[in-house]
Amino acid sequence: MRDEHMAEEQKEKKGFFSRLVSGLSKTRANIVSGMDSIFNGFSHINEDFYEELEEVLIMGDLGVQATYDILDDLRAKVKERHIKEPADCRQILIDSIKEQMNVGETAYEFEEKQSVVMVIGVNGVGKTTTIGKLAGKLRSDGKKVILAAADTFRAAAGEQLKEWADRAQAELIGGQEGSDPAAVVYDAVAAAKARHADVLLCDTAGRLHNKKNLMEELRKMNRIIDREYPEAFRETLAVLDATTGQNALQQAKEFNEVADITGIILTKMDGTAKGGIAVAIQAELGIPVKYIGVGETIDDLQKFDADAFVRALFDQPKEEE
Ligand SMILES: Nc1nc2c(ncn2[C@@H]2O[C@H](COP(=O)(O)OP(=O)(O)OP(=O)(O)O)[C@@H](O)[C@H]2O)c(=O)[nH]1
Repeated sequence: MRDEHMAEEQKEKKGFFSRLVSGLSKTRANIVSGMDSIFNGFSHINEDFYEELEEVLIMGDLGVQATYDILDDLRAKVKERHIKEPADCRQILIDSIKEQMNVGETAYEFEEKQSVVMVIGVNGVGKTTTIGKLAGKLRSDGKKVILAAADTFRAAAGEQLKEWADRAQAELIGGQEGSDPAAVVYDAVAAAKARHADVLLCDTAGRLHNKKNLMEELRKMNRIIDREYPEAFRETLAVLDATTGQNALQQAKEFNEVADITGIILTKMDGTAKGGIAVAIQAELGIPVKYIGVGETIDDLQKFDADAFVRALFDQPKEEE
């Protein structure tokens, strides 16, 4: 049984990694082939070498901040280790990107605690799907999950969430279309406490064209949770669509102005050319990417694994993968 389970896990891992590799193929073509031609094209390390690297990293959607951090680190190590060969910089660069991406031990604390997770994101980024996937993942870890349909702006959002709740076998607390989202959160908190739920996942609207209202709405919901459920561990996750590249980064910045975001979920990482955006978001905002969406089914949400990400991006996949 254990062997079977391990074989299954192995298979899953393999599937995930090869999907990541193929998903990142365009990003890889962008960044890695450009990088490699610089390493091969320069006979020694000079200012032009650094400038060309800078251009490749920025064109690869890594963002200005991450690019500068990575190149500063490279310059320091080149000096420190007396490196002369451009090719010897490749591994330093890879390690530096990986370092930028590490989410740390405490990133998934909410999964193990009684918690309330606010999920924000604009229409169409995959927010509802992502909440469904996250509920499914927590349920399969044996957690009791309650979903709050606090995106009461559109009736369809609530219906879609209901389907996901059924699929994940999680209870859904909803409201009428147009009802007060804070009232839904109030009811959901009461239900979470009464049923001793582990995680309460709140689907909230994220209409960035009206920041003031959004901020007020989130504030109101947070006040209710603070007052009614002070013992709960809190998490606020912003869902962003990786295929939108720099727009996703811009959205993350704007969300960060209206809420204390504790993590990012990047959806649609399968098949995008803009995977470098994961590095940019982390570096520019200091907010970790905690999960990535790699498809449309309930199993297609993965914890972000910096090591796998960097390996999928820079290395040829190993034989067994
Ligand atoms: N390929 C792929 N598609 C995804 C992923 N996540 C979500 N989607 C798809 O993206 C589309 C939008 O997802 P929704 O969950 O409806 O998006 P939403 O942000 O809730 O948008 P509204 O419900 O319209 O507010 C759907 O067709 C999903 O199946 C992902 O990780 N990969």
